[in-house]
Amino acid sequence: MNKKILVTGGAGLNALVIGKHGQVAQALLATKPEHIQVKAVGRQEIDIHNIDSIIEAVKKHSADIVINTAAYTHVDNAESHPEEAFFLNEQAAANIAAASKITHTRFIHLSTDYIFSGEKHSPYLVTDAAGAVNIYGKSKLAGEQAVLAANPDCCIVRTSWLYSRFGNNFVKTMLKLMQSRDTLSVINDQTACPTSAIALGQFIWLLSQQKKWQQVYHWSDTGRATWYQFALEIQNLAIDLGKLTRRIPIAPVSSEQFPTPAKRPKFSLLDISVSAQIMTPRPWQQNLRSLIKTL
Ligand SMILES: NC(=O)C1=CN([C@@H]2O[C@H](COP(=O)(O)OP(=O)(O)OC[C@H]3O[C@@H](n4cnc5c(N)ncnc54)[C@H](OP(=O)(O)O)[C@@H]3O)[C@@H](O)[C@H]2O)C=CC1
Ligand SMILES: Cc1cn([C@H]2C[C@H](O)[C@@H](COP(=O)(O)OP(=O)(O)O[C@H]3O[C@@H](C)C(=O)[C@@H](O)[C@H]3O)O2)c(=O)[nH]c1=O
Repeated sequence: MNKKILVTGGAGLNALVIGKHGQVAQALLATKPEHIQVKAVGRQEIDIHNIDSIIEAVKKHSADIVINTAAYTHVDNAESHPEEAFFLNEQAAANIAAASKITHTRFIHLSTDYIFSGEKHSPYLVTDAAGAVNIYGKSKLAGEQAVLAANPDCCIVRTSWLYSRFGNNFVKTMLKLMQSRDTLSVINDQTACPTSAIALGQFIWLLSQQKKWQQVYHWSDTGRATWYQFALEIQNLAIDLGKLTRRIPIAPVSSEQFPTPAKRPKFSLLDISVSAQIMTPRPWQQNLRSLIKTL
């Protein structure tokens, strides 16, 4: 039996995080427990299109666990750059899974609520059928399938609508627009749960110390929102916390009234009941307040 699969308690655990400069990688670095050693690598240090390069990095850092956060995440641009999206989200992910299998290293791969079609009206279970409606979602779904085929012992964590002080995200976009515009229109017919990347980071570290994994987990904050409701709360909290000096009108609009290159699922709330046994999730409004306080 592979002794690394028995790693528990985190003592002496070496983690290799791929995708160093991204939002989730930065959140993982910010939430790293003291007893876990982490090496984060980006394009300069690793070529994820080359299995040997990944194996070399795993060996160099004596990694017990690899966490892949590298991805093509620009949802609208993916529509016009499908090859790049699939190259990164499917092929590179499969390479990392294959390298983890060869080196007997545990592997956590990040995925998204956008693998779902959005036709359901209740939270998506990990066992629900997928059916992405845009190229990003299709490439991430292909990535999940390729990763599981290459290493069935790995673990996929799907999450949704991430926000944090790191990278680009909806909260940062809205705060900028709220400072520079006199009005905003925001889509009110797409629903999911905004999720703190910091809370996700904490969840992933706890998951990394679990003896046994399911193949797929869902993680988000608790509650639900449309992008419009999310934007309203961002503005309310930012005014309340002294980060914005004026309130601008925000109009709720339909997806048809705010056309984007990529179609997005109308409903992609994730059922997080299994993950909630590993870590207690918090309401998204609470986590959002904590973030906005620090900006
Ligand atoms: N952001 C969100 O709202 C959500 C994200 N997810 C998933 O979470 C994961 C992490 O997302 P997030 O951190 O937000 O994404 P980001 O776009 O912030 O980060 C992705 C990272 O991937 C890196 N990367 C791209 N190509 C390569 C490459 N060839 N080699 C090494 N690194 C590369 C990028 O590097 P560089 O900075 O150099 O371009 C970037 O740092 C992804 O799997 C995403 O699908 C899931 C749900 C929601
Ligand atoms: C800027 C803006 C956006 N929108 C809408 C467009 C879109 O439907 C929605 C969110 O737009 P964004 O481009 O910020 O977010 P988007 O790229 O769709 O976010 C997604 O990213 C990927 C990586 C994921 O995996 C998903 O979980 C999700 O977080 O808000 C408005 O309605 N008004 C606006 O002024």
